[in-house]
Amino acid sequence: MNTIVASHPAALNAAPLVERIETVLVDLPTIRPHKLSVATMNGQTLMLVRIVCSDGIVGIGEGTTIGGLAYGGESPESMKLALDTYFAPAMIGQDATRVQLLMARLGKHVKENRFAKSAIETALLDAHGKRLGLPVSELLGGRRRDRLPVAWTLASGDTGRDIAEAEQMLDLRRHNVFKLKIGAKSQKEDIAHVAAIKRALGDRAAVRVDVNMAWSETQAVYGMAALADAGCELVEQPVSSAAALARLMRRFPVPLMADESLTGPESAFELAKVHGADVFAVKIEQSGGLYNAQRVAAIADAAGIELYGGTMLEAAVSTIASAQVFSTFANLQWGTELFGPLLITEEILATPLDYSDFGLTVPTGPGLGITLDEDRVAFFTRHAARKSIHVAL
Ligand SMILES: O=C(O)C[C@H]1C=CC(=O)O1
Ligand SMILES: [Mn+2]
Repeated sequence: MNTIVASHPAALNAAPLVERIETVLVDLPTIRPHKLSVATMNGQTLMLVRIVCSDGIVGIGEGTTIGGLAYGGESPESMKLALDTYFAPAMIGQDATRVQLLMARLGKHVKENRFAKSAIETALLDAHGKRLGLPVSELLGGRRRDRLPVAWTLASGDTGRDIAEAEQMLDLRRHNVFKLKIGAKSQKEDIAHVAAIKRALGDRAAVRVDVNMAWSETQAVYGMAALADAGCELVEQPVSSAAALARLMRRFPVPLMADESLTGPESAFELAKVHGADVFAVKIEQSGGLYNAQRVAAIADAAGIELYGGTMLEAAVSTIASAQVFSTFANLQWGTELFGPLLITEEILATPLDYSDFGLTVPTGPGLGITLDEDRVAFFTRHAARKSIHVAL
């Protein structure tokens, strides 16, 4: 546990200040290996941050990536280092109630580091919501929905196992929208995999794919046509460049969703300008925080682009931060994929989240509306001698 303490305690009756920032790494097992084109995950590592304020309120936030550094430029370890070394000194002693002002201040001290900023903003909003007795959604302009549809990702790497998993999810009424991770195998194998799963599930479920940028543009031309024939209803980030995405748009009877191309409001604006996507997958970490996720959504709305609530396979804290912000979106045409906590074997909350009837209930309590099970978190906290054992490349 790394702890940095304010050198000057708050004066009586003054605005509550940021007093202390604590960060830990928590290594949790997953229910099965999760195979993406960029990495195979055998576990998930969370960077949890606690912001202790001078009025005694504590806010929690989470920074999580996919496969360590395989997905982007930040890892849980780099976030911890950035928070301990650079964010904390810039925040301690500052007014904890002025969340946007404090984030702007951080923006001057810290370039990039979008995932770490999302974790910090989550913790500040959780603390302020607890202080005011309001859910985070109300600090973000007010929620429009209390339930969010939740898709599940089939990514065991085996077609038969994926079909069995989908059938189980349908029986449990947990998910009826399935995202298939493809791009690691040959296109022929991938298309056969998608077609077999769609054939088995029929009209009982929707099937989508995420290529995680694995295809070249010419591969994507063949792939999109074949996926449309296979009954796939949405193709996520088949190629990496925005220009190639734009060239693929409207050539096939299946919508195109941008994910990795979206790294906050500026990229959203650039992508909208070139008509690079039918749908934006909005993620709080990729966007650089909850307010920025709302800005990305506003750009999509203005450009006539539809919206989907994405995940970085986060655990409960960042999943609920995402749920709080997605609940405020004017449009959420494609639902969400906020299933991260269900991929992890361990419950880290005092009261588990409500996943039922193909959706997730957005908590109504103050702040994020969740409480960590501190004993479970302590049990899985990484100590100096232990390295991450969960990321297999
Ligand atoms: O969308 C991604 O690229 C990342 C993530 C979201 C769901 C999942 O299985 O992986
Ligand atoms: Mn994706």
